[in-house]
Amino acid sequence: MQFKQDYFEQLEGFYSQVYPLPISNPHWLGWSEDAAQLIGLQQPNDELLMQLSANHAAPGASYYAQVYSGHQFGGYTPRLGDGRSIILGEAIGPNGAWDVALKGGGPTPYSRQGDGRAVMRSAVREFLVSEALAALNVPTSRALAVIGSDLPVWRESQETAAITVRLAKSHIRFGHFEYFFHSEKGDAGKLTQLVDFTIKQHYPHLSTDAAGYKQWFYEVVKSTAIMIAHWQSVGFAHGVMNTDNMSILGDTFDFGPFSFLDTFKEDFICNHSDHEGRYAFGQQPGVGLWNLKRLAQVLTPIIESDDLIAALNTYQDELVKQYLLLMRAKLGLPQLNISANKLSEAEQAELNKQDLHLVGQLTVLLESNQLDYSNSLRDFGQLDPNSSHSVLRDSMVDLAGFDTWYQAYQDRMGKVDDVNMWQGERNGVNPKYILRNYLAQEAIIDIEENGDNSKLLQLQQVLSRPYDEQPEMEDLAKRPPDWGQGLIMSCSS
Ligand SMILES: Nc1ncnc2c1ncn2[C@@H]1O[C@H](COP(=O)(O)OP(=O)(O)OP(=O)(O)O)[C@@H](O)[C@H]1O
Ligand SMILES: [Mg+2]
Repeated sequence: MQFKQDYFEQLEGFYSQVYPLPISNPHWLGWSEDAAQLIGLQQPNDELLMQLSANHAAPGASYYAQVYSGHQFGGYTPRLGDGRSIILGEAIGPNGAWDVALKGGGPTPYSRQGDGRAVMRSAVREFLVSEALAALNVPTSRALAVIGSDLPVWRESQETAAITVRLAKSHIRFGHFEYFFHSEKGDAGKLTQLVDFTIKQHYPHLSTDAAGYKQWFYEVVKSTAIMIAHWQSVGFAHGVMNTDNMSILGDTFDFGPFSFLDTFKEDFICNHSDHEGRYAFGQQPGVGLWNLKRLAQVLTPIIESDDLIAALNTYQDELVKQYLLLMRAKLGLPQLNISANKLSEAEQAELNKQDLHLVGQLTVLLESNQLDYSNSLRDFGQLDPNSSHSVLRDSMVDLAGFDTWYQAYQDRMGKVDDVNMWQGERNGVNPKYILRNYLAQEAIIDIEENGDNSKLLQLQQVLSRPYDEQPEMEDLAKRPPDWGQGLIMSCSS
């Protein structure tokens, strides 16, 4: 790994330098070749294992933990910071640099009561889902590797520690800006320094002046909206959308009790401790905006309130636009191509409304018929939209409801010329394989009980090609068995 140290060198006072503590008997549990390529690595090797398990120093690394705060479940915590994630620096890759962090690398000045560690089950889940989301084209932080150990850690019972090696284009969160707004008591110097750094590193097309700041916030709103549209389209519930878990770049970040939907349920709550359903699946778009508002509030020293509000007002349209783009592709509905169709703005708005309704009615049907979200969408790859008989109908209980929906769908579709091609396109956007909680759980149990990571490796392989038919892996595309239905993960990690 070849590092540069921009954050470390340019943002003194925005972190604490801290060395990770080794984990004993380190071993690779998982390694992502795709992620490795991002930073110019190929195969894992023993020396790298020693470095990433903190047993050897990594040449060129400057180990540090960043300081930030954040709104957690609606309440403001004035100081959080990396309590268990230690950053080595920005590793230079063929297409840009990626922060390399050891999540679970040991205590830091921000650990509060925590031990600075991550348990194997949570490290494995983060590893698997980072790479699975990337394969689904969802903007996300990545995971280079997950490293197991025999270091005991205590949660509800004794478990073993592991480290996820996280790659992120940036670790800057909404919470960073909140921290430097509140802690500096009206002095905008550090806040401005952080915004300038963010813009220079990640928005090089923007200037670091009033016009640039304003444009930057529009882009933050947009990338957040796009990220959440992706979540809704693939049925991903994040579970802990606190502002300290919102990346400033709109990448999915911090994987705890997350879950993909099995059976579609708008109100699905994946987080054990989220008693009120604040972060329920269907709440995510609204929470994204709420979080952006917290960010806007602390940017008032450098961006006019009217501009911040105007940018926030674009959020819903951006989200709907992206969601419709993704869902039209999934259902095979024609995209609106303004120049080709010569649609007026009013006609476009009307079509958007109708299509959103069509998608909404489908999810209502999936929910009332208790159908699996991903598998139902995958069925579109076998649908002949020209035929009055639909394969989707076979799994419905409410046939009348479905027939009404299908009629509206066919009316909107018109005639499809090349059904084979149309079906192929559907299979290219509706995954056959997703990281279902029960699958991750089976892989974890095999490691826990037998020290065997082969299920993890198999799952990782399958999920790296989520749209491909992989006939020998058919079982991994099935709905969960009874024990794995609606599995809710413990919050301890
Ligand atoms: N075991 C732990 N030891 C020390 N600090 C912890 C531990 N677990 C969580 N924290 C800290 O508590 C806060 C909230 O935790 P949260 O679960 O959102 O983040 P995380 O999963 O630890 O890390 P990240 O957000 O970097 O992915 C963060 O400041 C985090 O560093
Ligand atoms: Mg976090």
